[in-house]
Amino acid sequence: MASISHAITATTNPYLNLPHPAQTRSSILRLSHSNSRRVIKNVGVFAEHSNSTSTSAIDFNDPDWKIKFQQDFESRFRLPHITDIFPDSPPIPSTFCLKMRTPIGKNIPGHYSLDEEWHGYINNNDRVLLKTINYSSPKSAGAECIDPNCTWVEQWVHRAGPREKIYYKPEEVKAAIVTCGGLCPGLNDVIRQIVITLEIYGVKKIVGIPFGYRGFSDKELTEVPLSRKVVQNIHLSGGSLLGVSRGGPGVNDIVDTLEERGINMLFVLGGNGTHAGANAIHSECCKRLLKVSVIGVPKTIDNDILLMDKTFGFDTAVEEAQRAINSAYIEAHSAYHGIGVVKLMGRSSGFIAMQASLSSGQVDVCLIPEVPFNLHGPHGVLRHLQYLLEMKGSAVVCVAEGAGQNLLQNTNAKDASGNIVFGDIGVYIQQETKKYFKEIGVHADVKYIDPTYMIRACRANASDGILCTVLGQNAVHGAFAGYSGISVGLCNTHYAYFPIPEVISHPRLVDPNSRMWHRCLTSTGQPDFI
Ligand SMILES: Nc1ncnc2c1ncn2[C@@H]1O[C@H](COP(=O)(O)OP(=O)(O)OP(=O)(O)O)[C@@H](O)[C@H]1O
Ligand SMILES: O=P(O)(O)OC[C@H]1O[C@](O)(CO)[C@@H](O)[C@@H]1O
Ligand SMILES: [Mg+2]
Repeated sequence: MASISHAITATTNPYLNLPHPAQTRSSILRLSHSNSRRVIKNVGVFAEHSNSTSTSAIDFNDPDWKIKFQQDFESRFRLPHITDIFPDSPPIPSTFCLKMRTPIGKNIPGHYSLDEEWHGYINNNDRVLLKTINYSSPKSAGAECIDPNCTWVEQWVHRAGPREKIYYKPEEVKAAIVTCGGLCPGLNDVIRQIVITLEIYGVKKIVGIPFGYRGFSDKELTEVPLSRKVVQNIHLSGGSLLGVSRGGPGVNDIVDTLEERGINMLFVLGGNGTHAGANAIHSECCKRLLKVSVIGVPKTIDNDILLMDKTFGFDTAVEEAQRAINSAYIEAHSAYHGIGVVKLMGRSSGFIAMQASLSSGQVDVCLIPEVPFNLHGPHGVLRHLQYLLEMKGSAVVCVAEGAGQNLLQNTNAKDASGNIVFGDIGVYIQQETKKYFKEIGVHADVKYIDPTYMIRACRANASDGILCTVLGQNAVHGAFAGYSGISVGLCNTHYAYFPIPEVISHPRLVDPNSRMWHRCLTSTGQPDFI
């Protein structure tokens, strides 16, 4: 019961309402720029999954602090399970067995075969190590330390995969899939794998909810029946078979609909906002004593979900982004005093801009939300562009959409989900660059490329295709294992389940003190712009 109430409490402070982690971390943190709300030097940073409860509670003078930390960690990462509210729910042998003697669809309800020799199941006590570097000093690049001495503390999370015992009879399952937020390469791949895996378990009733959470309330939007046949080739195109949306109904309305339609497994594909919604749905189902498993699959092209190596669609985005950078480079390089500006997605986090800059090797200036910069002034970007034109005749700037928002006028606008609508930093840089060179009487040919929606609409590349496959399958295994209010992700090359509040307490950010950002700076050769 404890973990369910923990999850319910956490639901009330989802992503949007939580204070930024920098405000909640202990005094071993320091801000590296006084005007930055985000840039945190990792001098003894309490690991990125920390939240207000645990950081403020640690007394490092207590000789048992490490044990207490680990106990607290274990309880925070305990996965909510349907037996928390239905203790008498009987487990049954899994119907997921790859040694099938009958074709899929011919399972006899109530008849479950158990192959004693097959060792393909995950033990509930299997764990994955969350942090793999033992930092010897808080001054090590990217150090994430719990205490000022950087004491090594093992932190284990739950291994994802099929369990030997399951908590749903496939013939009693009605599973629904919904895709919310913005598009992301790989959505169709995940939908496809969820459907295929559900069928392998023996589920017959599988539906898609059209256009995100909106599909739960809009009477004109009807469920889409899904089967292996329907989804067979959907991964060959980008977008989402089911459509996406922002905004939509409240949690109570969604759970009313789940009850009315008899949906007892819900697979939710989306980012931070969607996951906050999924956790709220899970909590409301617990409150109403409904036996429903709500499983999230993190979808964010921005790669801004905590604790995961990467989210699906990110690799594809980087690959596509570097094509745009290459075009900007060719334009800039072919023009007299050419400057190419490319804007990439990244509302809070500059992962796409950083990785695409690194992979292309053609970027001179990479600007991300986590690192403040000035455009004007002796150390500003424009002065550096002037230097680049003098030295090599052309320059390429790659900027993430959330970068430099302090330089723009606040739009005060919000989208249907409550996300702030940003001003266009790409257009601003283009205009200011043109103005600057005109004023100093130096010719500059500025070309601006905004490939953002082209990148998002792509189909997943091979590595994302594989990631989506594993995530989709593991989402179904998690539901049959009886978990709810969880999300699935890649953790140090293994797959793990996380309680939703732990992955959305704040957006994952590029650490300006990390080796990766330093590598990016080495590659571009750019100075500090402050
Ligand atoms: N705090 C919240 N609680 C409940 N539901 C939420 C919350 N925040 C957002 N949602 C709902 O989740 C859905 C998607 O949210 P949002 O538009 O923020 O996209 P996202 O999941 O963060 O994905 P993206 O990475 O594309 O922004 C919307 O339907 C929105 O109403
Ligand atoms: O224009 P839309 O659909 O609101 O999406 C834009 C947002 O989507 C994201 O890619 C996240 O999915 C952000 O980087 C961006 O701000
Ligand atoms: Mg979001």
